[in-house]
Amino acid sequence: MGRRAKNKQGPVQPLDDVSPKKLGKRKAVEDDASRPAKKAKSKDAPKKYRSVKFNEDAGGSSDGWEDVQDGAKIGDLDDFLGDSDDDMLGGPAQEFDFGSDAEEPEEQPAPKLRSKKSKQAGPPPSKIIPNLDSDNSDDSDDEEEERVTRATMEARSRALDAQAEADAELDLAEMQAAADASDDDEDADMDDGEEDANGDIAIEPFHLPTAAEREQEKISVPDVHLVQQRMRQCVKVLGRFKRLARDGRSRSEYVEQLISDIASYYGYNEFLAEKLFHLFSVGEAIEFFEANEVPRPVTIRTNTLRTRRRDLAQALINRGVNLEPIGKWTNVGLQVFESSVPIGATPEYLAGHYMLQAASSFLPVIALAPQPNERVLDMASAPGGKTTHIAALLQNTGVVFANDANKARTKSLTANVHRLGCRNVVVCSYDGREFPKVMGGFDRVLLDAPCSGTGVISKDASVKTNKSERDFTLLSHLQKQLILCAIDSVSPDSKTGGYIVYSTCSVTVDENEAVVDYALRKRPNVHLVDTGLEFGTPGFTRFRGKTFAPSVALTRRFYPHVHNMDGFFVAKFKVEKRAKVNKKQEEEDAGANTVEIVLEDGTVENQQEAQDKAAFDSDEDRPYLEDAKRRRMKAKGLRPPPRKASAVKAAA
Ligand SMILES: C[S@@+](CC[C@H](N)C(=O)[O-])C[C@H]1O[C@@H](n2cnc3c(N)ncnc32)[C@H](O)[C@@H]1O
Repeated sequence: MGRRAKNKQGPVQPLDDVSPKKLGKRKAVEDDASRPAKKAKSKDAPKKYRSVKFNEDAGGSSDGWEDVQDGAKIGDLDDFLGDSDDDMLGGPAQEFDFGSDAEEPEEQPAPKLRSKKSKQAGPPPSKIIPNLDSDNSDDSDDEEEERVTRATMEARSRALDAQAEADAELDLAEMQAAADASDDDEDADMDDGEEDANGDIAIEPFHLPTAAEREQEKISVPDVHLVQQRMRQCVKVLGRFKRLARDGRSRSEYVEQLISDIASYYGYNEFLAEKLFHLFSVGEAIEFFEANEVPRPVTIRTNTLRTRRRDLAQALINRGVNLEPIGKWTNVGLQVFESSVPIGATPEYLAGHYMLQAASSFLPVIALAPQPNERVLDMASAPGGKTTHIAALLQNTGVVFANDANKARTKSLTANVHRLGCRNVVVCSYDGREFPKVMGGFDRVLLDAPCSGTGVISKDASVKTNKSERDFTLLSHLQKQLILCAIDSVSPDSKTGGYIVYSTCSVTVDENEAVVDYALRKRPNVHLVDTGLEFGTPGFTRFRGKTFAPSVALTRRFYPHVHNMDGFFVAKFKVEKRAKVNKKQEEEDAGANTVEIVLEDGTVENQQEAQDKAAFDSDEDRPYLEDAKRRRMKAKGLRPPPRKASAVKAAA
């Protein structure tokens, strides 16, 4: 467990498109008084959270939502002024109205991120659930001021408490500031001990440990303050390397030291710390690791098969739950700030009026955009957060095949399907790689793939230490196999669909862009399309020496430190008709044993090539397929044959 592991909590952050006008002064007061979440960190700070029990039906990693901050909001439905229909949902417009159009929501406030530098191209990402320092309060609104009630006073007092707490905790924010400053001015003429442009005292003389010193440190009790200070210094040096680097040490030596310190400070194994570190610029990496120490907001999804969001909100408010609609991008989500009742055991919960679900879990279903009467496959569906969302968007028409290889997990899936009143769901339990042999011809397929969970570390800290290089290799192979099967299960003849959505709650490139790129290479009849999601940063098209198809930029990444959601990845593919044999070409090539295939987009490929592409990488994948077969046999009580040499090699 790292030094930071006990420092889990930060202030719950409200939703960014709920403007002060929409919330009334209550909201404005809070925004005014609150501080950036990033500063609200200290190892010694007291927790200000209330334990809330809930059922395990959140998507992906389902635990970790136990703590709900004592927020500052006293919910009242009248505070929900205005609401937007969500076109992206692609389903029926919900009968839902939180108020008049008179008060148009203000422009979404710009996110206040300390580090804007990202390795990815494109416009800076917007924080969907912003920090409390979002400057959307309207202090000059005297009329509103007069409407301060007892409730708002309470809210103000709590917000001030939160601020005091935040003020006392500066911690690694300094480090981020250092990185930001360096981003702004890499070549600033600044020597050690001098003041920089911000008036901050620059780095003190800093000695990077030698290899021998590092070895010595490894066997002695770690000095947390030393590690923290050295991280700060390394960040600073890496920001102004030419100026500040010492003793002829290389940049990679500083990076190596920083990663090693990040690993020990936050409690990661060095392999994972390095893997995650390289996804970001230095400053942003620190933000990411910090965000993983803070729980994400508690959110619920209204089950529109049973109720309307407005009615659900009112019912929960009556029970003492403080909540607000999530941003404009969803018309079914509610963010829970505080609850005096266990949010996973209210009568409304038991009656299936809502699902406890991370906001990020809404995204793949929004991208999938199922249409009424369609036939949909949810290939890895337990415990059913996304299945039940799909069923609701289908308005209980059509059919959803909810599959999960893990039979035990289908119990909770079935329970959720019943609780939420989904009458169009068939639960089944196959290895996803057996599709489409089991059944095919779907209008849409969701593959919410099994993954490493590096996007949900704030919920499951065990990921920090229990993932090895081999895990990522195996997962990436499984994901590649599953995605091809998902693609092959979709009917290119679908009148209304023909789409696959691939998602993971992981941020690693191996599990995301690399899988998508593999699918594009193996299945020339699919192409990536826009996810339809309004936010998220584009997927990598190049990463550490690997190059992916340019269209991979259409995929979307979501980060805890940027969007205040679990780390997540979403890609959407369109499947075209696979091939028509070009008869003319066939005749011309007669005897040459080559048949060319014309794809719908007009490109031509050799049939043998197409078949090769359609198969798994035989050499690469065979050992894993054999391994899976052995496991299946063992599970059935059969004795598998001895391993082949290739499988032994791969296992090694
Ligand atoms: C990320 S979870 C799915 C979460 C689910 N979509 C939801 O929203 O509630 C991944 C699931 O994949 C299942 N799984 C793992 N390997 C599989 C395979 N080969 N075929 C099908 N499902 C698999 C796991 O049992 C797990 O339930």
